[in-house]
Amino acid sequence: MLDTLKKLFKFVVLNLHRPTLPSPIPACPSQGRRGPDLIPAALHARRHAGDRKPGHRVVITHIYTRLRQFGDANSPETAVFGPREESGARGGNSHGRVKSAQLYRPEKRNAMNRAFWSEMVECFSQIAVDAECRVVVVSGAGKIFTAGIDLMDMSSDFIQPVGDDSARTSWNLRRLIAKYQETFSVIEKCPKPVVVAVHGACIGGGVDLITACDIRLCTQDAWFQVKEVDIGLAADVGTLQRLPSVIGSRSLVNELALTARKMYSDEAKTCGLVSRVFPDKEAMLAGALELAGEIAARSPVAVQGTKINLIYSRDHSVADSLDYMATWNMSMLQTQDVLKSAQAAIEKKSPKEVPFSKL
Ligand SMILES: CCC/C=C/C=C/C(=O)SCCNC(=O)CCNC(=O)[C@H](O)C(C)(C)COP(=O)(O)OP(=O)(O)OC[C@H]1O[C@@H](n2cnc3c(N)ncnc32)[C@H](O)[C@@H]1OP(=O)(O)O
Repeated sequence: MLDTLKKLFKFVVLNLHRPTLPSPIPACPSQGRRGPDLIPAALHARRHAGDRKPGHRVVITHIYTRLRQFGDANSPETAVFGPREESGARGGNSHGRVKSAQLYRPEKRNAMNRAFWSEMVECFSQIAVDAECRVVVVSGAGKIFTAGIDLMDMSSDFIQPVGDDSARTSWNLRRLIAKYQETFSVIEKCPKPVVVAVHGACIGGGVDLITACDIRLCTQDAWFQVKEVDIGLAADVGTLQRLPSVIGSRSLVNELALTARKMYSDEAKTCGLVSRVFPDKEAMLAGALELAGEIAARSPVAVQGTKINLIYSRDHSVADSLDYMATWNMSMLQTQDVLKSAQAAIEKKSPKEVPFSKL
């Protein structure tokens, strides 16, 4: 099947909207200009490679990816993997504190189609302002976590970008890439910690997604692949920007991103991409929910302030980060949560017994 997919992708690359393209191959707009190339010559050449070949039409099918929020009472998974059971068991009053989002397009290996790229933004924008929610668990339905970008649904956007001239085409393409970057940046911008649980394959866009999450878990059978070079792209929606600080070794990041080799769970654990490896998906989801429950039981002022300051310090100097922290806590230290937590500690109570207000 993969062969068919590759053939189809090549077919799209070579033939999409072919009749509208001028022939012979037009000059690459980036050639002979100063400054960074918005359209690299190689991409331009590939885009026009089929200009002189016989024409074909490709129908790109639109198939839905669904992000399922498990808080939905109609979700069949709620009973086994929902926030009510999990948080109720641990937090007493913690209904709705742990929200779960699932990439739900199992028959297509959770390939990220158009619907996915916007639903992620909607989903995390809602979660960000949901005062009940304190932690999010992201997982994938079916055989694997995700096969990455939907090669059939998405390729036309990038292979045949629109615009009246090269400046406008580049402008549109830049805006499009920035939009797709936001799909994963929303995870990082969401103040609630996000735990991601990976089973089976995590390919291409999947690595972009998980590097924007706060805690990564996987199953023994999981593997990770920065696949973009294999489809002719420099990964552009987060992996190259976030993976170096996740793993630490730039040499390893370079190796993975330049060769697209698979990294299996044992190496993912050793290099720090994931913090825990579980024997199977069931154990991993139970572990993810337990971890989420631990986080959800603590002061949301403390937890969300911790996430925001950790991300800030990743991107700034120690001096700047300390300054930011001082400004942050000059208001946040005034929370009633400090007093409540300190009192619980003196009374040798668990934070889980403390009723913190919503945030
Ligand atoms: C938009 C901003 C920029 C983002 C860039 C992101 C880039 C990337 O993500 S690069 C990575 C692209 N992905 C791939 O190259 C993976 C391709 N798929 C596979 O290698 C295999 O499908 C996989 C190993 C994931 C699973 O193999 P398995 O044998 O379990 O399943 P299959 O029979 O191959 O597939 C089942 C059906 O799923 C469809 N499918 C799988 N992957 C994709 C995909 N990436 N895009 C679209 N559709 C996919 C596949 O066509 C099968 O459908 P059907 O034939 O209708 O049953």
